[in-house]
Amino acid sequence: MSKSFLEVDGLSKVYPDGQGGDLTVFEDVRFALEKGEFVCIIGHSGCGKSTILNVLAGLDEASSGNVVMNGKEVKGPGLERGVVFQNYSLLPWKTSLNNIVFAVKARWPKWSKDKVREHSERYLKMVGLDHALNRKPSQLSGGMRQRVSIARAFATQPELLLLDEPFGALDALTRGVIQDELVKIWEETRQTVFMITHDVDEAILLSDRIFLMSNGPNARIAESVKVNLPHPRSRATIFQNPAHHKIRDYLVDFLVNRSGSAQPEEDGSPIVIDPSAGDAAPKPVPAKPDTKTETAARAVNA
Ligand SMILES: Nc1ncnc2c1ncn2[C@@H]1O[C@H](COP(=O)(O)OP(=O)(O)OP(=O)(O)O)[C@@H](O)[C@H]1O
Repeated sequence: MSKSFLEVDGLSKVYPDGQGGDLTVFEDVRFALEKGEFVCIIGHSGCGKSTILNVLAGLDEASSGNVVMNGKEVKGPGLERGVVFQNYSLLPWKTSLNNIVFAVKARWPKWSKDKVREHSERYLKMVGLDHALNRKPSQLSGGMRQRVSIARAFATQPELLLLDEPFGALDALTRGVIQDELVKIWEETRQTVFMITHDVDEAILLSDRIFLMSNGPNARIAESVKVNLPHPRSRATIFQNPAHHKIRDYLVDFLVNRSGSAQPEEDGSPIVIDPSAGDAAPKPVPAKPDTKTETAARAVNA
C-alpha cells in the first residue's frame, strides 16, 4: 500500500489532572495528508488542536503514537516544517524584507545575496506588501505583520506549513483581506498546509478537507469533510455555489449538535463525508444543550 506524505498514527496526549490522576486530552488521533493538500482542523476549545499541531511541528511530544513525514519519524523541529502562530513572531529590529531574507538565508545558505533578495521580495509582493519592505514591525499594522509572517513561512518553502489560527487576533475586515492573500499564495505555491481555525467560512474557503474533532477530554478526529469546490476560490463568489451551503450547514450542525458524541471509524480513522454529494451525518444524535455552544456560535458568526 502506498504511503501518504504525512502519516499520523495513534496520537494521544495525557497530562496529570492535578489530583493524582491523568487527563487524556485526545486519544488515538490518526490521519494522513497528501502532498499539496490544504487541510483545516476545527473543534471546540480545549480539544487539543494546538497540541496536535505542535506535535507535528516537533515542538511538543505526544504521550503515544507517532508522526511520519516522507517516511521519516518527526522527532523535533526542522526546516522542512514551517509554523505560523496567532501572534506573529517577527524580529523587531529587522525590516519586513529582512525578516524574510533572514529566514531564506538560513534555508538556502549557498544562495547569492541577489537571489535571496529577489526571492524574498517576490513573496512579500504576493501578500501585497512590496510598498512596505523597508518598514520595521513596529511601523506595520497587526494585519501587515501577519502578512509578513505568512510570506516568510511560504518563502522558505517548507514541505509542511502549520498555521495555528493565524488570523485569530485580527479584525474581520483585515482577516478577509489576508484570507484572500493566503488563497492567492497557496494557488501559486500549492504547498501542503495544516491549519487550525475556529471559523467555518475560512475553513471552507481554504481547505480541500476539514477535520472535525470531537470534544475533549478523550477527543478524537471524528470526521474528514471533503470540500468539493473548484479552485481558484474567491471570498466574493464562493457563497454562490450551492455546495458551499451544504458544507457549511454540515459543519455547523457538527459543532452545535454532534461534537459531544461523534466517533471516528472503528479503526480510528476519520469518517469521510462529502456534504456536496448529499452525505448525511453518520450518527445523528438529537440536539442537546451544550456548554460549548458559545465557541460554535463564534465559529458561525465569524
Ligand atoms: N501543560 C499542561 N498541563 C495540563 N494541561 C494542559 C497543559 N497544556 C495544555 N493543557 C490542556 O490540554 C488541552 C488542549 O489544549 P490545546 O491548546 O491543544 O487545545 P485547543 O483545541 O488548541 O484549544 P483552543 O481552541 O482554545 O486554542 C486543554 O484542555 C489544556 O488545558
